[in-house]
Amino acid sequence: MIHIVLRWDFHVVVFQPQPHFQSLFKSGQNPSSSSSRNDDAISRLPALFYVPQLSFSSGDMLLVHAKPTSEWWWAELHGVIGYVPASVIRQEPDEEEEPVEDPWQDEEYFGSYKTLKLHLEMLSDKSRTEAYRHVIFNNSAALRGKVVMDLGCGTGIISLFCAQLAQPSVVYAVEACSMAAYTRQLVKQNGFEEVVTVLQGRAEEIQLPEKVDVLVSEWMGSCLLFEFMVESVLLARDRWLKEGAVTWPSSAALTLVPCQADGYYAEKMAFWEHPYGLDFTPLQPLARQEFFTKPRFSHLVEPAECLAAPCHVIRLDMYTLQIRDLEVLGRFLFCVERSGIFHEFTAWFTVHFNSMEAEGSAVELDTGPSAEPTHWKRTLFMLDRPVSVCAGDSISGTIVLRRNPVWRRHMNVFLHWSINGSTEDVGTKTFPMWR
Ligand SMILES: NC(=[NH2+])NCCC[C@H]1O[C@@H](n2cnc3c(N)ncnc32)[C@H](O)[C@@H]1O
Repeated sequence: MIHIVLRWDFHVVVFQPQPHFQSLFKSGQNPSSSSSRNDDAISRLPALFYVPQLSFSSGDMLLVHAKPTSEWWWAELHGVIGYVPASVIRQEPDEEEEPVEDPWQDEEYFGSYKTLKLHLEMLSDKSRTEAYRHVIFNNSAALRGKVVMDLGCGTGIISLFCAQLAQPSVVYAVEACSMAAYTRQLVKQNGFEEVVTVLQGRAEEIQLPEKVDVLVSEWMGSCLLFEFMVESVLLARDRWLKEGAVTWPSSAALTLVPCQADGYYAEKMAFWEHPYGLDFTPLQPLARQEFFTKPRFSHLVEPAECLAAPCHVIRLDMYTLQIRDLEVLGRFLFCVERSGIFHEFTAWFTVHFNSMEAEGSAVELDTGPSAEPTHWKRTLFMLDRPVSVCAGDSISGTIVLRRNPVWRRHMNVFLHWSINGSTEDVGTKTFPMWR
């Protein structure tokens, strides 16, 4: 959609990702631009992790990508993307208006959950599902009489656990897609209509009759953040969670480890060296591009393939995490414990569920190689060229998960590493997930 900027000249000075969002709005020519209006508008600005410097003048043409709130729209001017106050722009009638694709791709995203395929995969994942049942069971006494919200309930398994194992006063099972109609049937089929209320709609938009004591959700995507369903959880937390209430998971950590991946490397790269006694190595650059550019989600690294002790590179506290923090930076320093070939980095996540009782025990869901495999498996980031490393070498560097500024469920993973701190033996690679 094309819009013309009217009235005010806005010069939005925005800092790089900061612990809190700062902006300076210079009042424009319009005398009515009162600072209190600006402050009020700022206070309702969607929590941002990064808003590029964006200045525009009356008459500019903005391309609006999305309208996340009535006051702030996500727009583009001369290739720079950022939030603009909706109050200063006007839609220009445009006969050949192109429908702008929804950056959340909600239709495709929620459409994928309308069928049973993904729900069967998730329910068949015993580690995942038993972990949530364990949490509800461990806290059954504390849940008595409580108000629970199950965000993205899917088939309602977590809500049904709450009704089956505890006595909450009510569970609001929120599900955006049409699966909600079947979830209502499952609640009735299992005799929990008095406790579980299924609400169909996006968590960002539904209205609950009351605030909640517990916000529970299974929001984790590949490499922890992919799909960015976590943003919905943060918005619901800020809107519906009572003071001092509980969010499950309570915290999350992304773990990384350098690994050897002989099998995968042989299958995708070494294969071209002499298939049937012929030299196909000219195809190796194509193979690198085709097989090693994007992360591999379905990887099951074995502990014996880890070249060093895994380390948590990113930690998220679900009580304090802000949407603007979802561009996450992690550093790592690995000490190589066994000589071998450094083919790739493997990533996985762990989430923790704190107990509602002071002395209660926490529950952990670990998707790493030392735990039972889960449907998330692990994420493999293949180097373009393997590196021989020896015990005692160091592999240091950074990982940045940068959210795609346009396709909001996607991100890029930047990895930069150096062997023994050298400035020559370094590597850097960006992995799109997925756009
Ligand atoms: N762990 C994940 N990666 N996905 C598992 C949960 C996905 C379920 O949550 C639903 N869902 C996702 N986001 C939302 C939302 N904002 N509001 C309501 N339901 C949602 C979605 O339709 C699906 O049924």
